[in-house]
Order: sequence, then C-alpha cells, then structure tokens
Amino acid sequence: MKNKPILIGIAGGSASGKSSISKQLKEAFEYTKSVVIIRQDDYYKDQSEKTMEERVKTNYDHPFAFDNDLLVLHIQELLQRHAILKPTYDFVHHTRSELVENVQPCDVVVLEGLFVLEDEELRNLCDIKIFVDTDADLRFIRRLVRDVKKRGRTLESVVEQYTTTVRDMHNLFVEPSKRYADLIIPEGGHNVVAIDLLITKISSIIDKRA
Ligand SMILES: Nc1ncnc2c1ncn2[C@@H]1O[C@H](COP(=O)(O)OP(=O)(O)O)[C@@H](O)[C@H]1O
Ligand SMILES: O=c1ccn([C@@H]2O[C@H](COP(=O)(O)O)[C@@H](O)[C@H]2O)c(=O)[nH]1
Repeated sequence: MKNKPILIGIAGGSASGKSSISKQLKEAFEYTKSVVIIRQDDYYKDQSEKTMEERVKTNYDHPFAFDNDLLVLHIQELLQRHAILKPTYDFVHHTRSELVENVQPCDVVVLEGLFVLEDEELRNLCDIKIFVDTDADLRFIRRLVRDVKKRGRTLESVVEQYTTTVRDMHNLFVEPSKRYADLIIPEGGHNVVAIDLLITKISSIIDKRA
C-alpha cells in the first residue's frame, strides 16, 4: 500500500505570489513524484443564476464566497489517494466554468489560496504551512497588471474592488492567519533561497515516508 501524500498549504494575499511558488514546487518534483496543484479559487461558489451586475457586487474576499465543504472533502479524498472531479473557475465571468477536471491520485498535493491557513480544517490537514508575505503596495500593483491583462478588468474596477473589499478583508482574515505558518516567504515567487529550503524539507518528508 502506498504512503499518504504530502500536503503543502500555501496562503497569502491576492497577488502575493502563491501560484508562482506552487508552480516552482511542481516543477521541482514532477520528474520524480506526481504533483497536483489545487487552487482554492476553483472552489468559489457557482454564480450562474446571478446577473453580471449582481456578480460584480459579490465580496470575493470573504470566506463565505467559497464552497469550503467541497474543498475539504476533495483534499481528504486526495489524501486517501482517491481521484476527484475538481470544479474550475472563470474569473472573467465571475462564476464556475463548464470544465470539470479529473484529478488523479498523486504523491504531493500543493493547496494554495487566500484562506488555506485561516480555515482550521484545512490547516490541520497540511504537513507544511506556508504564508507568502508581500507588501500591500506590491500586491496591489501586481494585481492591477494581472487583472487588466488576464481577468478582463478595467483599471477603475480593480481600484474600486481593492478599496471596497480586498484591502479590508485581507487585514481581517488573511494577514492574521500568518501566525499559523511554519514558514513565511517574503516577496513571493522570486525568493530562491526560501523555495530551495522548502524543496529540501519536502524531500526529507518524502524520504522518511518511503
Ligand atoms: N517576486 C515577484 N516579483 C515580481 N512579480 C511577481 C513575483 N511573484 C509573482 N509575481 C507576479 O505577480 C502576479 C501575481 O502572482 P501570483 O503568483 O499569481 O499571485 P497569487 O497566486 O498569490 O495571486 C503574477 O503576474 C506574477 O507573475
Ligand atoms: O469572481 C471573482 C473571484 C475572485 N476574485 C478575486 O480574486 C482574488 C483571489 O485570487 P488570487 O489569485 O489569490 O489573487 C480575490 O482577492 C478576489 O477579489 C474576483 O475578483 N472575482
């Protein structure tokens, strides 16, 4: 019987660098181990019944915006080496997309999202808990560029959303969850030393379980 997969939880603010770090971890292990990235974003609640006007008013930075029960269930399934049918999310249309991904059992699960450490059930499942700590001005600049280029937003809508919900919810829910981290990575995706240390630690856990 195969060992339990290792679960790495990566939390941090919007555009702090969670996805960039997750991709680097996947690249580091994918030749020797099967690695799957689960993005909490894919578990935003479906809003297909709402109009676009209603969807833009949703507070996407509150934990209630997510179907967390489904996310916890899927993580538990993956930890038992069971396959899952994962939803996917469409940021341009603010709702679930039609696509469902068949995720196969794997050796390493990287779970990344705003509330991965804020949620007690999720953080208790993690073998390593990481918080990506990037200053608010950098997060805002990165988000502005990304959301205009890739998520179909205008400059005005990014500023409006940031000042009405994103900033306050970050301070209320995301920032305080830093206290649960085993490792805090400053500046996100380009911190080579922190990412190398993390890769070494993951390798040692994998070796001990082998
Ligand atoms: N250390 C960094 N320096 C500069 N840009 C970065 C860095 N880390 C990430 N980015 C960029 O910032 C944006 C958001 O990063 P991403 O990893 O998607 O953040 P998150 O998943 O936390 O929202 C992306 O366009 C990414 O390329
Ligand atoms: O329909 C949506 C869903 C989410 N958002 C914003 O996305 C970020 C979370 O994604 P990151 O990749 O961590 O930045 C969150 O702050 C929401 O505000 C959205 O705008 N619309």
